[in-house]
Amino acid sequence: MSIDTAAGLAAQARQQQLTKPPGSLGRLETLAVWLADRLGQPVPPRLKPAIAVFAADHGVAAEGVSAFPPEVTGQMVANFVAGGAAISVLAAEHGAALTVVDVGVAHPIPDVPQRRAQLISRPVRAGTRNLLYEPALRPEECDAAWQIGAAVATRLAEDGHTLLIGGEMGIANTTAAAALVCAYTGAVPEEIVGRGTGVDEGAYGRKIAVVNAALARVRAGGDPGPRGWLAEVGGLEIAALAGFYSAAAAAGVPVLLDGFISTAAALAAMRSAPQVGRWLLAGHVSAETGHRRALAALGLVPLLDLELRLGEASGAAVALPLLQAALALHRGMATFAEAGVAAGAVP
Ligand SMILES: Cc1cc2ncn([C@H]3O[C@H](COP(=O)(O)O)[C@@H](O)[C@H]3O)c2cc1C
Ligand SMILES: O=C(O)c1cccnc1
Repeated sequence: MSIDTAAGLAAQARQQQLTKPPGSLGRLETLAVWLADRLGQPVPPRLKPAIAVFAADHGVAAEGVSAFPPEVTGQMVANFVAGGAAISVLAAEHGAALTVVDVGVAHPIPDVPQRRAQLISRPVRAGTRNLLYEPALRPEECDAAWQIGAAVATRLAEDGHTLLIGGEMGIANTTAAAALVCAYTGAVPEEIVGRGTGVDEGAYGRKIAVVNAALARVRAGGDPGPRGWLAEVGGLEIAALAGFYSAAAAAGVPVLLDGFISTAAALAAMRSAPQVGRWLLAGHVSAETGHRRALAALGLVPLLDLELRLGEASGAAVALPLLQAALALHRGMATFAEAGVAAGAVP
């Protein structure tokens, strides 16, 4: 967590003067300093968070790698917009704007009479091709999804949001994310592939075999590079998230990462442009097998471990109040001088 701006250094000095033993608020202190540094303000105001959930389908669902059918992707998009999904509830609870973006849902999205979140419809194609047999996306499709995610982040930054959270919905996307994490970290599928929505032993075995075969298929043609891997074994919502994180970093807005799939997208963004890493925080570590390894590859330590395995940005949303608390303490606590409390010996 490098702190290198004047604002960050001033925030660090302020933390030493607040009425508490230095360091006693642990990671809440380093979080406040990190945010001050990234926001360029020694004492930042309350964060104005925005959440964007990107949704798309996956051709690899045909291999029986999820416990749920692909129709659920579109049905959940309707649920996000109607206010009934976990992320709908958490966004409302924590005062975060929620935007849902269809970048490639293959099945119908049911009508929602009363919309509680904005729905942006930008399908690049009706889901990916099956990554087991062929590139999931053509490079231009992957770029189009990336650009859509980037445009959403740029708009949210322009609207004054000071923290961006990305989420995803896409049946079978833990298979695509696992393949990406293996490609970017060099880990083997057995270390990374998890149970996703809760697949049984048979589907779990198939998932590992599918990821192994997809990696072998791509590697036979040489290393395609970070964007090449994203097109070969990724997904439209994953590419959109990678673009979203890249544009947030370019706009100078901090990002709070969610779970396994979000982290795979962040790895794609950082492997494409290492400076993106400076803007990332990890909200939680998911129960999905490979998440810890993916976070470690980004050099991130998660704030929470609640054994969540949902996605949708839910883990990041649950961690959001910790960031607000860190900043409230940083802003609101009295200094030793202000409170007339004797400071300890300077170490
Ligand atoms: C009702 C429902 C709501 C969800 N919200 C997120 N996911 C999560 O599960 C999916 C990934 O798991 P897999 O690779 O096993 O399909 C993604 O859509 C992810 O966001 C959901 C899944 C379901 C079924
Ligand atoms: O960690 C995640 O993002 C996750 C894990 C399981 C299923 N869906 C998402």
